Amino acid sequence: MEKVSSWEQEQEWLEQVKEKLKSGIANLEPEVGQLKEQATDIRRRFWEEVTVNTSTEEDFEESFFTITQQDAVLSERERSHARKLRQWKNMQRLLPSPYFGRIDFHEEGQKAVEQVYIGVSSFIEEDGLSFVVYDWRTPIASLYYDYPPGKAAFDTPGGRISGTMELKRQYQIRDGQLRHLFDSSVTIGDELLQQVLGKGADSQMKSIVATIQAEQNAIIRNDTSRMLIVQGAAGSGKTSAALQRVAYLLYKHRERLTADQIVLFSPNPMFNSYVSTVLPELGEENMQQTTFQEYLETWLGRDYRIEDSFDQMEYVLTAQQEEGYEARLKGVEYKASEAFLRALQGYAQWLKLEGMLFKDICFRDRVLISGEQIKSKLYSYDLSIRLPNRITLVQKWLLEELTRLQKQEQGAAWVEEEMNYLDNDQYAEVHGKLHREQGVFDFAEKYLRLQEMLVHKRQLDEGDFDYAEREEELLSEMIVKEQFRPLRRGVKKFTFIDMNGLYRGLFTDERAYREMTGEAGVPELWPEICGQTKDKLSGQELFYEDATPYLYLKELIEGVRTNTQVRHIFVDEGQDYSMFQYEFLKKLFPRARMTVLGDFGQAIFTQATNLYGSSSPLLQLYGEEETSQFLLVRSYRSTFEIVEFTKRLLPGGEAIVAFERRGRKPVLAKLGNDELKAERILEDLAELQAEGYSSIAVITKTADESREAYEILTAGGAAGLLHITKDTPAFKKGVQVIPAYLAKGVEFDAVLIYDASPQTYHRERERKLFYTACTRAMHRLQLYTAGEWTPFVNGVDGELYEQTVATL
Ligand SMILES: Nc1ncnc2c1ncn2[C@@H]1O[C@H](COP(=O)(O)OP(=O)(O)OP(=O)(O)O)[C@@H](O)[C@H]1O
Repeated sequence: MEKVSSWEQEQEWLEQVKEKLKSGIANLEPEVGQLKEQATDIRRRFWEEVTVNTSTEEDFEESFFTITQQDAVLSERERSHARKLRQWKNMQRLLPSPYFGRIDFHEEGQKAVEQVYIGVSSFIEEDGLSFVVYDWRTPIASLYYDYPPGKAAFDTPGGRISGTMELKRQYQIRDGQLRHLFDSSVTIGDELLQQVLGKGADSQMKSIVATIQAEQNAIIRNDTSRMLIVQGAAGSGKTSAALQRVAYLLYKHRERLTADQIVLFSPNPMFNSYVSTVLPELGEENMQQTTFQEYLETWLGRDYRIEDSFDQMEYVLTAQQEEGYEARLKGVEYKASEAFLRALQGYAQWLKLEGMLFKDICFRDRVLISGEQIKSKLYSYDLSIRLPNRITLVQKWLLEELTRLQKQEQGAAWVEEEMNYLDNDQYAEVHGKLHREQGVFDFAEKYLRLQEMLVHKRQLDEGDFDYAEREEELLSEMIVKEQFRPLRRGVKKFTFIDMNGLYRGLFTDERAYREMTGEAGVPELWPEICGQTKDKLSGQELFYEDATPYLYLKELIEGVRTNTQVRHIFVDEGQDYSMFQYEFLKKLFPRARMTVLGDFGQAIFTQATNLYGSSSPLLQLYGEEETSQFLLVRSYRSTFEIVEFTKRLLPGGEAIVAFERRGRKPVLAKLGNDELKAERILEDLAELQAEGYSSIAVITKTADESREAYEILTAGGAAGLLHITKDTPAFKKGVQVIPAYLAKGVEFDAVLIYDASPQTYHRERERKLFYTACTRAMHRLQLYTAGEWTPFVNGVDGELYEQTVATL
């Protein structure tokens, strides 16, 4: 009886809140429109109304004062408009679903129990004092995420507030209608989470505000660490937590933090589009998103063709039979290691005293300034000055030298020669300049005279003499300047440093390497690693594993580029970054805090970094004192049955906890041959679609296998398959055929592992790739083979899956 009355009361309250929202919207509507008009109007009339009078000092002051005043009025209007518009938008967003939670909190020492309704943004009564709805990011709202009913406390800027939570309730309100209501006893009631997780996958990620779990809330609200590391099982909500954290930070620091001061590094461009709707859905602007590859391309892309991580991955997966394979792998590993990082730092120290390499600065096949001269200059400065600072001194000196040489060059024979080949436009340009310089000359007349003179139709008269000489001087200055311009530009960009030579200089014999870097040793197969690296460099190409160290060395020499605007960086799939890359990000964004989220269980790249635990090299980046580590072991994406299966694929996977959402066990289908396998996959695709699953992925190991699967399945009659490659810009709903490494970070209703045979997955380094592929499934997982099963599957208890065998 009580429950029903409470349902009715809730319905009534919802109606009241909606009414308040509607009237709030209606009240603001004219103002929002009007303010906008006013602001544009003032902007338009700004200069009309202000006359700048500079005749006397007082006039000038007066003008200045008026402008400042006008500007202040305008800024205030604009601020007010932005504030009101935001309020108006928030109310609009709340209207279809004003809140999702409620807690009744009895604060210690207070008489009344406060009813706190929580939604995606705050809504305050017209009196401006009482909250109808609290934003989920307010301090009091953290009670909802952190505690079951009973004793509870939350932190405010003024200190900790304790009390008793007497009720915790969740709502599902859609289109303004109350659909469900749950009273929960343990953290956030699993019922709502069950419902949310049971839904279909989308081509865009969803916000999780209504069901954030306590362990995720700790990550979202942590605001003390310089470095925050999250190791979380597949599907444990790392990416979700990261995005909610961005929204939280933007709210908490709204006075001084803007979305463009936050950068998210994502695994690939497709992922960017996948997560791009979460923040706007929460009423916040999107942070900046980029990939590390984009960064490398920006700085090295002009000089080198840089392999990307996906091509490197393809090589690792497919080139076992090629000569030099083992050496390349050893190289990849070594070049991502802390040892190599130290080696480069040691090398830079060595270069401080000797060994720098510079290129000759050449001009018209002549050496203007030789590399040796540059080198002597560098080492002529006080050796205790930092190398980048000395390089800057050299750069300054070179620019001066170029100015001197440029002057010298003006009298050279080639310049006169060039003058004959100038075209009319160039003459006009010089002439214009001369005209401006001399002011008094009539341009058209002088231009005519100059032309006549140069085609020798007209003898110089006395009056022409100075002018012609000056003209010639100017022309030759222009010609030389023009031709020197690339040299100056090059010097400004440090192209006089032989970076290619310096980097390849590392890849010599072991003795020299040890001497230059101070390292104790080299990795196995060093001579081969050296050969491969140098071959690539000769062709102006860089292996993916070389790109970051190369850039790192470049910065050790040239000095570091920094971005001091950015305050927070987020690295998703953080296990795939090398220590080099972390060092880099730290240097590049000296004023930023870092949040790294990843899963070592999905470390599919050879240069992976273990993020968690006392042995994590990441602890050193900002020091242990400034670092917090979090572990997420509960997996939310997949059904209980899928998690129980996939966690057995990983050593140490027992620690992963499945969320109690039930579904069908993974299905393992063993077919007699490839044709039968393809037929079976086609049948299953049709069946899954008929069951209502709209986002399905056929996951392969490599790009080649993807193409093959796509062709076979399309030839077999599957219509509208989407063939995903590393160049696909965005995810779409439908049936995708996709290599595992591109499916990272995203999820599908159903996953079909195209070939789970030992031919495809057997090496230990393929285990995590296989695990990553299987953990993309939310509701259904099906594996296929036309022969035996990969040893990874053989290790799983038969109870945990269904098996079908068809040999005919
Ligand atoms: N608290 C939550 N409430 C509702 N859904 C959640 C919650 N946490 C996670 N999820 C859902 O679980 C799925 C996996 O989340 P997410 O992609 O953030 O995990 P992840 O740890 O980044 O996964 P992976 O490392 O496997 O890519 C998503 O569908 C997400 O919406």
